Amino acid sequence: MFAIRQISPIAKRAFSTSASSNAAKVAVLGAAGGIGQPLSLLLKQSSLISHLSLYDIVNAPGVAADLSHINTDSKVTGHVPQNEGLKAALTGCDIVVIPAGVPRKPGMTRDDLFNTNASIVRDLATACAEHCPKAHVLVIANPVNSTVPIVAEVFQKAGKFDPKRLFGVTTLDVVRASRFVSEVKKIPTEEAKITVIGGHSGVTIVPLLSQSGHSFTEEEVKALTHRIQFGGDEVVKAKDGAGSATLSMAFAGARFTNSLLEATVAGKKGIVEPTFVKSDVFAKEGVEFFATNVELGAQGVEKIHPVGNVNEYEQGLINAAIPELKGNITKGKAFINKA
Ligand SMILES: NC(=O)C1=CN([C@@H]2O[C@H](COP(=O)(O)OP(=O)(O)OC[C@H]3O[C@@H](n4cnc5c(N)ncnc54)[C@H](O)[C@@H]3O)[C@@H](O)[C@H]2O)C=CC1
Ligand SMILES: O=C([O-])CC(=O)C(=O)O
Repeated sequence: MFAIRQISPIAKRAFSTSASSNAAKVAVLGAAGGIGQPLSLLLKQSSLISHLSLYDIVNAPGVAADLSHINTDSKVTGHVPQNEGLKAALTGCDIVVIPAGVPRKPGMTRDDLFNTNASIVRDLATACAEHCPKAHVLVIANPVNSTVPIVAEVFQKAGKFDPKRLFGVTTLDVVRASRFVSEVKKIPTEEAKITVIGGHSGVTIVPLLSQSGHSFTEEEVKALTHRIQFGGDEVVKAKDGAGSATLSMAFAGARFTNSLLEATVAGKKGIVEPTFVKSDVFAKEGVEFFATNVELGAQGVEKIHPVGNVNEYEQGLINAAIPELKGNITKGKAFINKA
């Protein structure tokens, strides 16, 4: 299992062209869901994964059987709770991705999902701490601003917490930001690289358009900022009760997982992704977790980038995000620490 190797991952895991014993075991928890299925499909294409382990409370064996016919070299297994399925899914895992949990319906905030998803994430994190304590844990389930602190507390209580290995997946915010800016500026998405910091809900999502290298009118800044902050609501509304973003989220989740695989398995340097991690960036303001660009390395978080220069408007957005983020984080921690 590469996660506990002391030797250089570059030497041991030089780029593989097909899945080999050097590659990683990756689990998707909630694999039969709206995100889980397309995410698993995208991950089946990775040569850096040797074993794709799919877990859900229902239907995971069917999804696994289906994906297992695709002629890439990773093994796919499907697990349900019966017969210690979660233990089997997690044992030996290097990366665990968690999209398990209920999605929003129109009129709900992400925080409205807390009552259902907090206990789902707590129980899955408890199993991770027991069966794969060294795995990198990637949290997609909402509300991310609270579910990430929940996972941290569970690992902390088990004496297994390594802040380099816990990630809230905020990639969809930069994926959206890139696309929305490319549409407004009529440029290729490749040229629309937008930093987004903060958390993953409404005003806690803070796009830093001033750092993009493009110029915007005041109206464009306001409209783009609002669209990036509330992009999730756009999809929830359009799906009209049938859930929230699944396909774009699967794309974003696969992008983040692949970046982490490139850093941890292939030993690539200089890979930077935005992600919600334990961070000192706003520690003075009492914010324990925060998303900024993060360089990924062999052990996970290699270097947390600072926020950089922001203008007055963006400083205002940060000021608005901080109290809400603090509340979300406190709520997650309190859920685990309640008597
Ligand atoms: N981080 C982000 O940017 C985004 C996060 N999300 C969040 O991802 C979560 C999943 O969304 P969808 O896939 O659309 O929902 P979904 O309802 O389609 O799928 C969720 C899956 O989780 C499974 N599940 C429920 N409890 C479980 C448990 N204890 N163990 C294992 N699996 C369990 C369900 O059986 C279902 O298959 C939601 O909380 C949603 O808000 C959605 C989009 C973006
Ligand atoms: O909006 C939601 O509930 C799902 C989500 O997190 C997103 O699409 O960004």
